[in-house]
Amino acid sequence: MNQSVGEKIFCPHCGDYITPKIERTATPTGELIIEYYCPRHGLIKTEKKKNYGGNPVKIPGGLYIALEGIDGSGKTTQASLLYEYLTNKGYSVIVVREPWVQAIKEVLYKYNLDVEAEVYLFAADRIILQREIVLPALSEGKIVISDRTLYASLAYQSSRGADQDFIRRVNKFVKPPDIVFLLDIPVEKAMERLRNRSSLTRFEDPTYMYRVREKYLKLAEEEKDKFIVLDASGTIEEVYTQLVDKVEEILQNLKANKT
Ligand SMILES: Nc1ncnc2c1ncn2[C@@H]1O[C@H](COP(=O)(O)OP(=O)(O)O)[C@@H](O)[C@H]1O
Ligand SMILES: Cc1cn([C@H]2C[C@H](O)[C@@H](COP(=O)(O)OP(=O)(O)O)O2)c(=O)[nH]c1=O
Repeated sequence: MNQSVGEKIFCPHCGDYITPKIERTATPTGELIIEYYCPRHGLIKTEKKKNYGGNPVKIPGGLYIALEGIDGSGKTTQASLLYEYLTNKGYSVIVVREPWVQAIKEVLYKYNLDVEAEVYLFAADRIILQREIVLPALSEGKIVISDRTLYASLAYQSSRGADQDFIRRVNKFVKPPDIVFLLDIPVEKAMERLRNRSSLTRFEDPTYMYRVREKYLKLAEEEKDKFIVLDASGTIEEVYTQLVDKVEEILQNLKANKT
């Protein structure tokens, strides 16, 4: 059985999200064995699910969770862990990552664009991603974990001088996430984590990152109902624990409001 478009998983060997080949085998005892294959590294994960045949837990209207923060704050790592956690709890989950469209990413990295042009390109990318993947998934009751959303434009492009109202206007047709986890971390610490990366994009400049972090914190202050600020400077496990506790709280509230 083929997985649906956009359902990526983290390959520890590639150090990135990949679209796996998935093989599902139902056993006579009612278990489902799911094997995930990386196109380059072969089998990377096996899952066993009990009571195969039960429906995945659906959330009416879905749940759109954003992970935001400066580069190196741990968004990709936590997105993958949260995906595992929620999938194991029986939810149907997808992980997406902005920017999404390869061709748009190439333009963004190749040219030193005016910040306004950047705003349009990130918004166009987002609209494509939402129409093709995010909105259908939400209407099917899935949880969408998004590694960056329009709040990245509000933090990054405004730090390069774009007007926040202009950014919001350009993103008028974009659905905002239901909840934003801001992985907050001092710039030096994030940069230290990124040192191992082979090349940094032009967006990953420390002076710029200071401003971006400040903008994120300001946005969190202005939109208190939407933002949850997590201390992302601890170990992967520590950040994960905070994140999962909050997500559980949100899921419990959703359940309570339904009944
Ligand atoms: N809490 C953490 N402590 C130490 N290293 C981390 C932590 N979270 C992530 N990393 C490492 O830091 C680097 C950047 O993490 P990543 O999840 O890619 O951040 P982002 O997606 O926000 O840029 C990766 O090499 C990752 O393994
Ligand atoms: C979504 C978005 C990202 N960005 C920036 C943040 C990141 O530095 C960069 C995306 O790069 P990143 O997420 O690190 O992708 P990759 O790992 O493929 O390099 O784009 C914006 O400036 N505005 C936006 O709206």
